[in-house]
Amino acid sequence: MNEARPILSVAAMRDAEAAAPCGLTELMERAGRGLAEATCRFAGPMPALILCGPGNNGGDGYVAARCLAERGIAVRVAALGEPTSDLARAARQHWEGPVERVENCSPAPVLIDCLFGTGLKRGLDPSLHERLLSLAQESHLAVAADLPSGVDADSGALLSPIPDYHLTVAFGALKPAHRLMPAMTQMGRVVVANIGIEADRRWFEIGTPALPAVRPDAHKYSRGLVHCLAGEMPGAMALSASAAARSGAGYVRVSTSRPIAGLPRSVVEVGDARLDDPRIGCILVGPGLGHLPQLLTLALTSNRPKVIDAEAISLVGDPARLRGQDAILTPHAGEFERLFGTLSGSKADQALAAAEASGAVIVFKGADTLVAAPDGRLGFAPPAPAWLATAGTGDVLAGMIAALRARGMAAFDAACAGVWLHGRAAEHAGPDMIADDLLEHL
Ligand SMILES: NC(=O)C1=CN([C@@H]2O[C@H](COP(=O)(O)OP(=O)(O)OC[C@H]3O[C@@H](n4cnc5c(N)ncnc54)[C@H](O)[C@@H]3O)[C@@H](O)[C@H]2O)[C@@H](O)CC1
Ligand SMILES: Nc1ncnc2c1ncn2[C@@H]1O[C@H](COP(=O)(O)OP(=O)(O)O)[C@@H](O)[C@H]1O
Ligand SMILES: [K+]
Repeated sequence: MNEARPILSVAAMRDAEAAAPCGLTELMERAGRGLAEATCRFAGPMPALILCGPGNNGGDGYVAARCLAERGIAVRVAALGEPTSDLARAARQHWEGPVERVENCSPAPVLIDCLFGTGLKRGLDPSLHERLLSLAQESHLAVAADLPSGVDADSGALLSPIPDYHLTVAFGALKPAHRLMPAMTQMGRVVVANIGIEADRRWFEIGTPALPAVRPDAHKYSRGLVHCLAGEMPGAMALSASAAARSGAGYVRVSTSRPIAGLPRSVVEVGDARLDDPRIGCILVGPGLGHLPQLLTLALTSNRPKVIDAEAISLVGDPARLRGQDAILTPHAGEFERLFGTLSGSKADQALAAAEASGAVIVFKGADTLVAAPDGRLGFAPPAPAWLATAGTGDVLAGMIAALRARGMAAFDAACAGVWLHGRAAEHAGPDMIADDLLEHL
């Protein structure tokens, strides 16, 4: 299993930097060196122009300039003015080359943006962001130091327009914006330069999951029984149940009032729904539910773990109804808002608030899927292909998570693993996939 990469908010990053035993000057030295190293590996020996802002992001730029020059690379520096922080002033003093003005410097094949990082307070002035866009357009490769200048590090919002970068070098740890829309799509390849800080790991990028092994003495019930409650449009549940079966559940059962086309023969259809069966590892309700709120009510009478998806989410009504339910919810933005209302803050803040209000694990889907636990853990999905935006892929995800939960994974871990596997399955399935095709790649 790959170690999950920590993700730090601006405040958490400041704390981690302040606690670093090596001190802030050495952190900046490591950040600048890491930026130079990553740029060299990516761009080779092409001439570079470094844009330095007034704060410590600019300081990193002066350090990187020195490191690139030591490597024999033709590097120029252009600044907005004199540095305003002590750390950046010191870094500036160690740069022995000339410093041009950002307003009138000429472009270079490699543009390195060290204007602003986590300290950005508002959008760049129009003349400055236009200058940044045009210098990037005239370069072959654009590299962002820590973050593209214009991005709010905590929310991923664009406070002013940014160019498309080819490489973003995050210092010490990823920040939320590296994995949140809309900023994440304009950063190119994102690498983390290790600067030796100790990072809190409650927020992290979801990594390769460790799935429970099939025990030699396994039987179908011990491998996990998923019980699905089919609704008015059973095709959706056919996708979910198939996904559950292909995600390692030992037994998948669907209660339905009429036969369902397209189910694997190994999935069992039953008429009645006995949800007090202690062998049930996870109940799944929601896909294709239609207007059958009684099925949600039925699911909520059971003490078994459950995945609540699609229409069933909107039918919950009051998040507090989910307390003590051992539930995983998988809303997209519309379903999220119908249940939780309009919450303030970033998508990360909203996901955590929803988990706290409901006591459930929340899989807040989208191009930037998040998995939030009531205890404050937050998993950010690595980027998944946009061709997942097609009908039925959410049904597949719900079935996958239900199977992993039934296999004995804890709710939060099952949700993170399902999200990760779903994204990789889509990569394998390719751009012309439909939701049904994902099943062949689970
Ligand atoms: N604090 C540390 O120990 C370290 C910080 N590092 C770097 O420092 C960065 C954060 O540095 P800072 O906190 O100094 O912040 P920044 O360098 O991101 O920018 C802050 C400065 O820009 C000004 N500013 C903000 N938004 C502006 C706007 N739209 N237009 C004009 N001026 C604006 C602020 O008033 C402040 O002077 C990180 O992203 C990272 O690159 C790294 O060197 C690692 C160590
Ligand atoms: N642009 C995108 N990039 C990556 N993943 C996406 C994108 N759009 C949607 N997805 C993913 O596709 C799935 C869609 O689920 P959902 O909205 O419930 O659709 P449906 O109800 O049709 O199954 C979710 O897992 C979501 O995270
Ligand atoms: K930057």
